[in-house]
Amino acid sequence: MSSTSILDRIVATKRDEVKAASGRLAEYRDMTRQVPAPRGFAAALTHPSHVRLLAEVKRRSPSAGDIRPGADPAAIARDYAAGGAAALSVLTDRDYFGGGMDALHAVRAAVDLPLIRKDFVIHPVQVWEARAAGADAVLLIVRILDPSQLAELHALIRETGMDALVEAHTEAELEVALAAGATLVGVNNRDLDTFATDLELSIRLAPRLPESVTYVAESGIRTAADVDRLGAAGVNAILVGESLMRQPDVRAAAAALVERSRAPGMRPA
Ligand SMILES: O=C(O)c1ccccc1NCC(=O)[C@H](O)[C@H](O)COP(=O)(O)O
Repeated sequence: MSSTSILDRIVATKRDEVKAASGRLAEYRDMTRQVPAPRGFAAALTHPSHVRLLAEVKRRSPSAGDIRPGADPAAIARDYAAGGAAALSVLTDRDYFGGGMDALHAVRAAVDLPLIRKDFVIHPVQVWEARAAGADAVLLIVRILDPSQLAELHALIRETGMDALVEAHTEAELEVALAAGATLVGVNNRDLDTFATDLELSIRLAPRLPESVTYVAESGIRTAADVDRLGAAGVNAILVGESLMRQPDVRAAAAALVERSRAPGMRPA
């Protein structure tokens, strides 16, 4: 990783956030006792013959800049739910993605779908904070964690009853994710150094995934034809943010992807 990469800058910000929040770990852990048990996030993304839509609430990103500034996360979440999304991803990073924990709370209050806290998680306090806010899953990015951090955070997430979506961008990272015992794995088609997206990555890596693992293709997914290609490769779910958030009618755009993802023969038997 080059010393000036966006990921380096994001992780440096997370270290500062974690330093500021670490004193609240016990408080967040106590709060989780008042929160309903996690909904099955991975289960919601797993269907024998359909591809499931994991729809993302994201106002802006480092690669795209402003996507939908001022978007109301609860309203977007209701549109995604009405459009047939199986689960939602909520960016909780403020500085780079325009999200926040307030967005996660608002979405939790607005819809019953399983939710993932989408952030750059490097410390247990972020896991407890997610569960205390009603999250059902947490993202872990292989590239920003050493193996012992990955193992510790993965175990903690499972201990809380949530699911961990373990994200890889290379074949080597995918091997690390599987070696860590991940049963919900995402392959991010976006190169975080160049921001280029290439759906061929998640298609090429699909045969590496055991049948027992729920497989999510992430980033750069826009069209019904993309859903066809990924479904034929055997992915269980697609994570779609920017292309849905840019649509004037978010519900209709989500519904169009969902309709395609339920087409007969979408996933190989
Ligand atoms: O999207 C970015 O610019 C980005 C930059 C640095 C780290 C992560 C980044 N994206 C996170 C994601 O994984 C996407 O938000 C997610 O896969 C949805 O992708 P898309 O449908 O292309 O918005």
